[in-house]
Amino acid sequence: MSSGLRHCTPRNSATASGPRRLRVLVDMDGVLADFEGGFLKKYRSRYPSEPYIELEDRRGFWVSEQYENLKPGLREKAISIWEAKNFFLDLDPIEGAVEAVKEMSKLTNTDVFICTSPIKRYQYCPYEKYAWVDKHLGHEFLEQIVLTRDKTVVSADLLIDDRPDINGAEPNPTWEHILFTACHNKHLLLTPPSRCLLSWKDDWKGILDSKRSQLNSTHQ
Ligand SMILES: Cc1cn([C@H]2C[C@H](O)[C@@H](COP(=O)(O)O)O2)c(=O)[nH]c1=O
Ligand SMILES: [Mg+2]
Repeated sequence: MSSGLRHCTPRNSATASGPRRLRVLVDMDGVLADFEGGFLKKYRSRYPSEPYIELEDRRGFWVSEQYENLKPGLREKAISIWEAKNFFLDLDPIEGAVEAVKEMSKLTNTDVFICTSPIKRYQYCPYEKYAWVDKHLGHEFLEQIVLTRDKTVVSADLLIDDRPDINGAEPNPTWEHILFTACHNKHLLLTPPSRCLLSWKDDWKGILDSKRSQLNSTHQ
């Protein structure tokens, strides 16, 4: 006879049949694609007589803000660079990113998604983000793209992202944010238990392994 209680195994928990799958979100701009390097190159070529900020001197996530502080009016000029056709498509991959993400996606019990925020001027950016993934990671990765302006509502175990403050509608996101080091955030002091990756040469597998152990111990 039925107890009246539904026997429900959460879809993503460890069961007798095996460990729980790890879901990893990997950001695009500043983590897979070199937004800062691509911006500086195109900005200097389009506005050769305007002042610019060397990558070592970048501070704060928003390029537009730091340029406006450098000289009033530069906010619009900065924005015009990433709103232009081919800006997102032409970005070079960050060193080691393509190899790392391909390797990560082949790990057992691991699901990798590319989680990226498009700009609101949508003529080129969303299309070019898909085209970039197709070009550098391959057609099969198109299944793995999450385009969202709010990453807090996406459910995962880890989010590898260069933006230090990731806020949104969900005050308690399910993921642990791993701060990916970039020119604009490398001066920030992380307070434990916050964790970071210095580059794709850093021990990203160690971070995935420790998260996996943590989840499998708490869910058994
Ligand atoms: C630096 C900077 C970035 N943006 C835009 C460009 C991208 O669409 C997003 C960042 O996406 P991510 O998923 O968080 O990497 O922000 C901008 O609008 N203004 C800026 O100064
Ligand atoms: Mg980013």
